[in-house]
Amino acid sequence: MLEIEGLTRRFGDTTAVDDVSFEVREGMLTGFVGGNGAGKTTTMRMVMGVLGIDAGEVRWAGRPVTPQDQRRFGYMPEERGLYPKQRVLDQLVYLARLRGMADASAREAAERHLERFGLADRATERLQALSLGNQQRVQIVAALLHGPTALVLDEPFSGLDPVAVDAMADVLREHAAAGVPVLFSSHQLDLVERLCDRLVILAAGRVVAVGDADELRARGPLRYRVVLDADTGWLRDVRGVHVVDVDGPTALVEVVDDGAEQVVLREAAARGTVREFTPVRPALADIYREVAAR
Ligand SMILES: Nc1ncnc2c1ncn2[C@@H]1O[C@H](COP(=O)(O)OP(=O)(O)OP(=O)(O)O)[C@@H](O)[C@H]1O
Repeated sequence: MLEIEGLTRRFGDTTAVDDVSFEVREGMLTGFVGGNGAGKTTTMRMVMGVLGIDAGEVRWAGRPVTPQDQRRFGYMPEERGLYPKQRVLDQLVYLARLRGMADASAREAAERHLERFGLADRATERLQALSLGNQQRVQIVAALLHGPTALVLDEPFSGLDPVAVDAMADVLREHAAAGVPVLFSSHQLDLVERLCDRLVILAAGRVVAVGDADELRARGPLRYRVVLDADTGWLRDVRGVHVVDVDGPTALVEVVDDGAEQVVLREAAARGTVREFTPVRPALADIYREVAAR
């Protein structure tokens, strides 16, 4: 398990990361979300040891992380950082060898991964000849080649087409299933919601929420969709609920006072047939907006 404990980093007067703590557990995909400048990249850089820490600690397998541990992690930095003029396969083999792989197994792993990401026929081209999306795929391969013990990926899905997004998602799931802790940042909340076992939401350098998608949704407002035979305008006069939307026989109400939904249901039944009365779970994007704005 990767443990981030009280990490803090300042740049001049700005505290970019402020006492951030969370865990990236084995077998789980942990999504790291937060608005621009929230501190995700700075946190990931500290986890990887490429940026100094002002306070706090990164722990791996129950003890302070070492550079040797970090060398075995798979990292996809925000700045990417492959060599534009070097040929794809040569570059991947070179990077894998830096991480301790023998030449033959590095080459075999690189070819296998390139095939997986649909790049087998581009292996001998220079990186700069590839589209940005394909360069991104190569970057992903570079992070995966050496059989990483943990994955720390900064926006791995950005710029990928839907086919590559699926390939990437499969690869992350496979690594998680094999027991590798996976942390990735993303602005694509729908994707995060679909993929992640756990989410860490950062705002202005601080962790504002941690949990699985259901736990986070449960923190959101409790809403009910009400569909009757007749107009639902009367709901505006029911105490303890806030009417979010009314459209003829259909309404969306938010429960403000505990148990007020029972009043709504009773009153609705007293007025005729209740066609629908269902709780509406907020989308992760709504929860995100709420916690990030606090
Ligand atoms: N090298 C640096 N020097 C000065 N300030 C920095 C540096 N790196 C980051 N910052 C500041 O730290 C804060 C957090 O930035 P960071 O890049 O970690 O956020 P982020 O969550 O990754 O944002 P984004 O989603 O836009 O990539 C920002 O205010 C940023 O301007």
